[in-house]
Amino acid sequence: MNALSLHNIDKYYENGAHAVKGLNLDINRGEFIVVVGPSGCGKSTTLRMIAGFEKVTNGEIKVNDKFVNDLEPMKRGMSMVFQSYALYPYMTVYENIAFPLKMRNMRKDEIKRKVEEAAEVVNVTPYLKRKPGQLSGGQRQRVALARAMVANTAICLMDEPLSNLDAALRTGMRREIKKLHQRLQNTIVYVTHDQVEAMTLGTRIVVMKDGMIQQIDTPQNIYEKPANSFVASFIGNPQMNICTASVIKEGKQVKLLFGGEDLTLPPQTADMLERQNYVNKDILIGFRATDVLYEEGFVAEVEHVELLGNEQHVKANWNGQQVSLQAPSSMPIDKAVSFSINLDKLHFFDSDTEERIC
Ligand SMILES: Nc1ncnc2c1ncn2[C@@H]1O[C@H](COP(=O)(O)OP(=O)(O)OP(=O)(O)O)[C@@H](O)[C@H]1O
Repeated sequence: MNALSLHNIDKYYENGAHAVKGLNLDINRGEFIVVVGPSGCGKSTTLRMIAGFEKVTNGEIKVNDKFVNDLEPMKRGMSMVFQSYALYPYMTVYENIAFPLKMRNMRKDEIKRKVEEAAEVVNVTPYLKRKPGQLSGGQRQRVALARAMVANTAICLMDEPLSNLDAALRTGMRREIKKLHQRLQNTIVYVTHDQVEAMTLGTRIVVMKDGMIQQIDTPQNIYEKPANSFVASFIGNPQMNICTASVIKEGKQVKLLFGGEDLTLPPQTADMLERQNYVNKDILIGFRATDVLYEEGFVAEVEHVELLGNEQHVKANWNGQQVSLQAPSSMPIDKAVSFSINLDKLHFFDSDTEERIC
């Protein structure tokens, strides 16, 4: 039985915007699902439909196999953390966190214990007597997290809950959310545009673009086997380099014509490309900035270097295509950089459909 399932979901807003298109997603109990994608791809709309704040135009939402499309938000047994906090302004921080427990008529001493414990985890203990208006954005966001935490619902929905925190706090809170999930084993659906959050938090990641799911998979598979060139370039920092190349055959050997050179491919890859009729065709190849070797090979003109402590990110122009390379900061980088690509780490995509070949 799925904790939550979405089948053939479509959402049209009144202005005609088709925000979510034919979305299918089955979530098991205890999963931490991160929905990630660029601005406007339909992440928040999806979450709001699950919560019941937004009506579904077509399709079915089920919780534990029960149809909930027509159930009001309060009756869906979910808690939600919004980017905009949604705290009650006239209540103190303590009362805000305690609210879901009060609604369940929990004993006062039990409420106190749970509120104090949650406040400690998210670091808002000194502010329990204040009103939300007397807190910074980051503090309010942490209160909202504490409230969702104590509610301890079977399903918790989070919409960019860390967006107002500074980098250090965000890392700390990420760790807390993960620990909390491991302890409570509840089902979380978490929306973000931040691929680092997606990679570090999700047991599975859902990548969306233009209202459609591009891939649902574990963080590792999304990174290592992106389903198409969009996922490949969206996940990972620096972005994966995507370039055009041609597949050719010389004698019995299938090769890649690329950057003015022909490269011999690993036998399995060569077989796969030939079997799928890519010989004499253009394809897209992808390689990560980390999958290059700095040795005699291609030569690219350096455009920009960003030093990040122990590594440096290099943007370079290579035959008119911009490529990102990552190198140890100890490596001297001047006007040009010579590199070769680790051919075992190449990704291949169809140049028309942009779908993964291998
Ligand atoms: N109330 C609304 N009325 C009309 N169109 C809307 C409404 N809310 C969102 N949209 C449109 O629906 C699409 C999806 O929006 P949504 O907020 O779900 O995206 P998102 O991925 O969450 O973006 P962001 O990361 O910027 O929050 C966008 O094109 C947006 O302009």
